[in-house]
Amino acid sequence: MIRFGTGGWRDIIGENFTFDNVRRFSQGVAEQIIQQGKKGQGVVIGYDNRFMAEEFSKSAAEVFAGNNIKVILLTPSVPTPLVNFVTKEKNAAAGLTFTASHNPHIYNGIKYVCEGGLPATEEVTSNLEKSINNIPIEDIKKLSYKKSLSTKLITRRSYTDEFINFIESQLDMDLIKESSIKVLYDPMFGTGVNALLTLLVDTRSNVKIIHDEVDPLFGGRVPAPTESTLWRLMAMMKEGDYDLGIATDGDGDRIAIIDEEGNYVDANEILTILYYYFLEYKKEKGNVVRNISTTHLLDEIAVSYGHQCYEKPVGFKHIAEGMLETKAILGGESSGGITIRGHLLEKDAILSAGILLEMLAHTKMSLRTIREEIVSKFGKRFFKEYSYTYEADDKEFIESIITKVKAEEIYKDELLNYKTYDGVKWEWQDGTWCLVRFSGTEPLLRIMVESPRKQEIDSIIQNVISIIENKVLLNNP
Ligand SMILES: O=P(O)(O)OC[C@H]1O[C@H](O)[C@H](O)[C@@H](O)[C@@H]1O
Repeated sequence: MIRFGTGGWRDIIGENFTFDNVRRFSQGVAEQIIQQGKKGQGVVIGYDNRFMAEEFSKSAAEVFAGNNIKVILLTPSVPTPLVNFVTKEKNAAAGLTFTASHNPHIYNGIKYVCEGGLPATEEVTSNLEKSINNIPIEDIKKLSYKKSLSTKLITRRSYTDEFINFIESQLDMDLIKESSIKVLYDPMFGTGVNALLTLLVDTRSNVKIIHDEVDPLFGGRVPAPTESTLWRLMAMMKEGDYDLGIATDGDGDRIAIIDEEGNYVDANEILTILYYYFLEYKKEKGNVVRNISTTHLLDEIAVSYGHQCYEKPVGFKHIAEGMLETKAILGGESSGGITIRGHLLEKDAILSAGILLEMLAHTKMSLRTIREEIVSKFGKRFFKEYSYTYEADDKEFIESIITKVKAEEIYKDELLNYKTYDGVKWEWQDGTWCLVRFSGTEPLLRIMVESPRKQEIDSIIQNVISIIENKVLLNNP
């Protein structure tokens, strides 16, 4: 079975992520495009540095060609936002990126975007799921890669230049160039590298880069830019003389940064820094959109400037929807996805890095000073995410327990809000909140806590784990 999760379809290579299923997926998309009368618009396909991603993307291209649908195959490997960009620019009917983003190396996947480079809604993906899973292998049409190239049904091109030009059109490039910012960049063996390096060179930044070779094992790490995976970048930032450390995830759509002293700055803080920069320094006006698992400090900043912060379920498609509805300046998620008004309605680490450079140039402040300025005005929030590994058989049972947990069993303060629209979220009077939800991309239960009281965070997480484990134990004597 092919199932769409929070960010497209992901599966273990050789188990469910197979050539047959990739072809079935492509045939399903091709049939939908034909039914919608959009055959003439063609499709865009890109791939990241994962094991066999290029081969899988070629097998998908053969299926579209077999259905007489033209394919732009982006080559070499590209970050996901570049696929969205070309899909929009070329008015293609759909865009497919072969990537499993931040998942471990044994996974591959397909991120799927619609016409206009827009994220697919749940209605679109559930219809696609139904048709894809009903396609018999013998109904799949394909034309060999060689023949498709010679008949120009498949064309290969890199659109990195056009993509970078688009990003640069949104930045004050002259200001950044004058500042000669010293950057240390870790693409985590992923595909952020070509695009971001081009931008960094264009901005005349002084760049040193690590982990830029192709390694489908991602150096033994998960290609997610977290505090535990970025230890080398942090150590080098501490030792060296750099202004900004940047890390992008496996497919270059999510970002984390390290300050000049080697401190990890997570996506929550990046979002607050950028929103503050837009409002306070660029004097822009506008709302902000975040997901249910992202810092509430954004709400406070929004209100203090007379704007609003909107909360959405996890998944960038919801952020995109929210940005359209509320005309927000900024949208993002604690997992590292960020976009701004006027850019693609998809997360983009390359653009996020560019805005951070512009901010350093514009404010002439160090990252640490900006962080301190925000803390002095709005106070500090501490955030922790714990990924709990559960036995697959216990999933349903755990789901039923979580909804029965009482707020006071986790944290003793007056409960303000209780939400169940994406996992279970408790929000207390003092600004502390806890969200427990199953990941839609990995077999993990995410326990996320934010609080102005750092010392409370571990005990809240521990309380949730103890409740789950005691009940699971009783259920499995
Ligand atoms: O918590 P999860 O369901 O695993 O989702 C974590 C992240 O996964 C993908 O990268 C999605 O594109 C993001 O929108 C989401 O925030």
